[in-house]
Amino acid sequence: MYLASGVAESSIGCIVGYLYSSNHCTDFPFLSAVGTGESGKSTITKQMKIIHINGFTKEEKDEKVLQIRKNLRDSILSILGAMNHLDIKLENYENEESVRYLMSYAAAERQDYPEEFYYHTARLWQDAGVQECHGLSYKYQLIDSAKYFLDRISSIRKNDYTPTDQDVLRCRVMTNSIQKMDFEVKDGRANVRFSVYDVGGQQGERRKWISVFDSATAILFVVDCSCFDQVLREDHSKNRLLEAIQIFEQVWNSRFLRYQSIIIFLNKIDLLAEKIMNGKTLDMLIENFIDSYPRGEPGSDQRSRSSISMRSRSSSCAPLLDDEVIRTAVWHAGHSCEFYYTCAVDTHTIKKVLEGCRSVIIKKYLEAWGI
Ligand SMILES: Nc1nc2c(ncn2[C@@H]2O[C@H](COP(=O)(O)OP(=O)(O)OP(=O)(O)O)[C@@H](O)[C@H]2O)c(=O)[nH]1
Ligand SMILES: [Mg+2]
Repeated sequence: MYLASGVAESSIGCIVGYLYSSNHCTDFPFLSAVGTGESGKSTITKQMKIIHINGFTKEEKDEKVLQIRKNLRDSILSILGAMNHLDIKLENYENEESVRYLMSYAAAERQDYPEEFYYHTARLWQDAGVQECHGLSYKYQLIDSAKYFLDRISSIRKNDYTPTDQDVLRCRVMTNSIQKMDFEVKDGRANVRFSVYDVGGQQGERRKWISVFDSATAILFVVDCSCFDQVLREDHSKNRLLEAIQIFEQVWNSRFLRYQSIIIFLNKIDLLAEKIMNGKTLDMLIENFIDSYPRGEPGSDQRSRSSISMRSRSSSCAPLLDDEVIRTAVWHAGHSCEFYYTCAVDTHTIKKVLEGCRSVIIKKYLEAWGI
């Protein structure tokens, strides 16, 4: 995962530093973070800011307050909507008053957060019926940070509330434009400048990815590996994990990325662990969805038959070293793919993973310069 030798790593840093200082190159290694919606791309970009640019200023944190309160409101309203839909009853019928308040608050499309809003939300969050519905959140659309923010309501409701770094990491805002972030990383004795592009992952946003593929040093493909039991927010007929696999195949086989290294972050392992602990398995996904998905071919940049083998799941599979596999291996000889398990809200482990990736990216960048 990491460069084996610290000496080798620092030499790379020196060479990159030399390239910059001697004006041998005018651009910088850059990473494009792609992946389906809510996989964690922006969260990883925020981690890079925490790790490499001294985190968030007080002003930047204050700017997140309204968004965090909106996350709180969206969370409780989604759960109440789902209780109705799934026919889950409140444990305490006296809490009906709080449901009525929040329903009329939602109907009025209010954007403010009066004290009554927090009072009724906190009261409902204690109700066992609401908790039960939260536990079934894979059946409807709920942000991953719902529990985190509902548990923190006593801080969020304060007039002088300032979000912590963790609050900022958990805050969910859909990306709908291309965001660029530049930072410097100390690599050996040199400071290496990096640029990272963060794009939106929902279906309507993906056509913009092409503009961050061009001359990317490496592609960071982020997958929510816990989402095997969920459907897409923007298209309820599609399973989230299968969509991620399909989009990955399109990226891996894209003729625009034939020489780019791809780093996969299998993200949200904390949520995956939680689901496994609660007895969830992949069986339902395999039975219900897996055969209905078309796959991509090298260079086709479109949906068609598979080139990456998933044959091991099928008992009627062809021998693995057939022409198709050889052709695929030749096609992919120019780029590599490696993966890391990540929890994007955990700064400590992301820091370690990024150190490993940094070496891959710098090596790739140097290769592009023939070094
Ligand atoms: N528990 C947990 N939550 C995560 C993890 N990664 C991301 N999240 C949360 O998941 C939500 C979605 O993350 P984002 O980073 O906004 O996802 P995205 O890929 O940028 O989504 P789009 O901008 O729509 O493409 C946020 O509320 C994050 O805090 C993780 O590893 N564990
Ligand atoms: Mg985003």
